[in-house]
Amino acid sequence: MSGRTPALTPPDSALAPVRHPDAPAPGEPIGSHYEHCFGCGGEQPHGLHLAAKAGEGVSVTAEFLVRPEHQGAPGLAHGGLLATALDDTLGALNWLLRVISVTGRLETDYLRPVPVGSVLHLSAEVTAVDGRKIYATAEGRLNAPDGPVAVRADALFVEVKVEHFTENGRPEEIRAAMDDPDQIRRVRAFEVNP
Ligand SMILES: CCCCCCCCCC(=O)SCCNC(=O)CCNC(=O)[C@H](O)C(C)(C)COP(=O)(O)OP(=O)(O)OC[C@H]1O[C@@H](n2cnc3c(N)ncnc32)[C@H](O)[C@@H]1OP(=O)(O)O
Repeated sequence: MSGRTPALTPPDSALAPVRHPDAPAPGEPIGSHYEHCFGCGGEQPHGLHLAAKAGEGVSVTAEFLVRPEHQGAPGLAHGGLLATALDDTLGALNWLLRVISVTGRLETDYLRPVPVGSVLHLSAEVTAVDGRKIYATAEGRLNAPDGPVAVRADALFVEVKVEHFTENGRPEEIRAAMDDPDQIRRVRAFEVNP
C-alpha cells in the first residue's frame, strides 16, 4: 500500500536512491546522532534507545524493546511512540545517503497491538529521491526480523541545510551541543558527517 496519498507517491522524474560510497557497511552500527534524541539517544532515560544498523542498499534496521514507560493502553505500546520508532528508524537513512533531511510527512498503519516486553524489529529503506524530497518506507515486526508486521509507514523526508537546526533549535541546547568537547558528537548533532 506504499505511496497511497499523492504527496507520498514519487513523481515519474524521481530517481532510484544511491548509497553513498562512505556509508557505513552493512551490519555496521550507525550510532545515535544526538545523545538527547528521544528515539536513539542514550541520555534519555525513557527514550526508545533505538540502535540502528546499516543494511544493504539504502536501508537500515533497528530494534526497539517496548518497556512499561512506553505504554498507551494497559500493557500495550502507545501508538505515538510506535510512530516515533518508525520516524527515527527512517531518520537513520540519512547516514546511508549522507544528506541531512527531516520528516515532512509520515503516514502510519497500525496492524497489530504491540505488547510491553515485545521487541519491535524495525527496517526502513529509501524508495526514491526527487531533488530535496526523499521517499521512504518502514515497518516494524514483532519479536523477530520475520515476525508479523505490527506497524508500517510511508514517509517523505526533505533535505535541509545545517541551519535548519542551528537557526531553529533552542539556544541552550544548540550551545551545549556546539560546546561538546567530543568532536564526533558535536558534528553528529548537526550534520551527517561522522
Ligand atoms: C543530523 C541529522 C538529524 C536526523 C534527525 C532524525 C530524527 C527523525 C526525523 C525527525 O523526526 S525530524 C523532526 C520532525 N520534522 C520537522 O520538524 C520538520 C518541520 N518542517 C520543516 O522544517 C519544513 O516544513 C520542511 C523542511 C519539511 C520543508 O520546508 P522547506 O521550506 O525547506 O521546503 P518546501 O516547503 O519548499 O518543500 C520542499 C518540497 O517538499 C515538499 N514538502 C514539504 N513538506 C511536505 C509535506 N509535509 N508533505 C508533502 N510534501 C511536502 C514541498 O511540496 C516541496 O515539493 P516540490 O519541490 O515538489 O515543490
